[in-house]
Amino acid sequence: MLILECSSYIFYSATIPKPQRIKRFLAPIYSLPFSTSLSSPSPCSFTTPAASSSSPLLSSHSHFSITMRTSIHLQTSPPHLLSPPVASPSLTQDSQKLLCAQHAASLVKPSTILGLGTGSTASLFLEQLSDLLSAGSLHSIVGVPTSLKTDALAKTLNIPLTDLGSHPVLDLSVDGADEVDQELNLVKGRGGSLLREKMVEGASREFVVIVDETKLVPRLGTTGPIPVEVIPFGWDYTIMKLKELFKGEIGFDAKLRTVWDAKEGKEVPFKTDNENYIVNLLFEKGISGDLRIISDEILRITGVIEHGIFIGMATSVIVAKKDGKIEILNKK
Ligand SMILES: O=C[C@H](O)[C@H](O)[C@H](O)COP(=O)(O)O
Repeated sequence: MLILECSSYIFYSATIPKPQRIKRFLAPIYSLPFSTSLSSPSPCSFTTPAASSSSPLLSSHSHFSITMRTSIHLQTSPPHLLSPPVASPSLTQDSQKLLCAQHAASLVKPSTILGLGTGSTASLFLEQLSDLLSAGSLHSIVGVPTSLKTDALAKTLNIPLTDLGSHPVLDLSVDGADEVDQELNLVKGRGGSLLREKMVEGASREFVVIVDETKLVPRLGTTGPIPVEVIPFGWDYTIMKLKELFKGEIGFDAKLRTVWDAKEGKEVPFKTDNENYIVNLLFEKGISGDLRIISDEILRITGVIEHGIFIGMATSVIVAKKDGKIEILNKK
């Protein structure tokens, strides 16, 4: 039997991970053509058909099983190794998201009042949390969802929920972000959930952001729009006011976010959970100037409800890197 030491970050989770999740995480790293009936409880095992195996790690009749939290046991017959383990994995973006989500879940203590973020990374965090709860490694937590989607997902995953009115001070919030700058300011809301996120995360003593390394930027607004939630009434007037505010900013534009409505056969305004619209602020080279001043100026426009710049709110950012390492950035 060969024991392939895996860095412990792969299985931070205090539980034995669910087969589907192991498969999703490992496949991109080792190119394993997992074929399987993946219904097994722990210990779970996967077999790869010898002929179709493209992994340098596996020989004929290779049998791959996961029996522990922090190590992978690779059993071969005959017991020898064909080639050394892959030295530095190049993780896909999805695997990086899972990695930081696992790390964040490992930080949650029993009896935490927890803000539950929205988006693909936050959803992975919720899954991890649910695993810990169902394994009994974590208990007595209660979550405040930051969107209708997260509310629905948390219910599916049996995560107990509460609301801001009942818990106006939260211990911790965990959420993804679209961009993170060097001061840990964020852009959020490209998925449309910025208002509830800002309320819940602003009410948290600690706000931990989980991102893959593509989210780190030198300046906010460089990889995409900065969303602004506006009331539908007079939305085109509000856009005019936003354009006035950024007049002279080279390459600036402000556009209503729309989605395709198959029923209507046309683009219609995207609606937030609060039945509002989103205006995307587009900057050619990112937003420049004092973010606090800019934030106040945007919020002073009457039709604006909130924007997706989160200034000084994150207490730490967990960054998952392509090479499988985790970096923690703390607020100064
Ligand atoms: O509206 C969406 C939220 O602000 C998300 O947290 C953000 O868009 C990051 O999402 P993801 O983890 O899917 O990149």
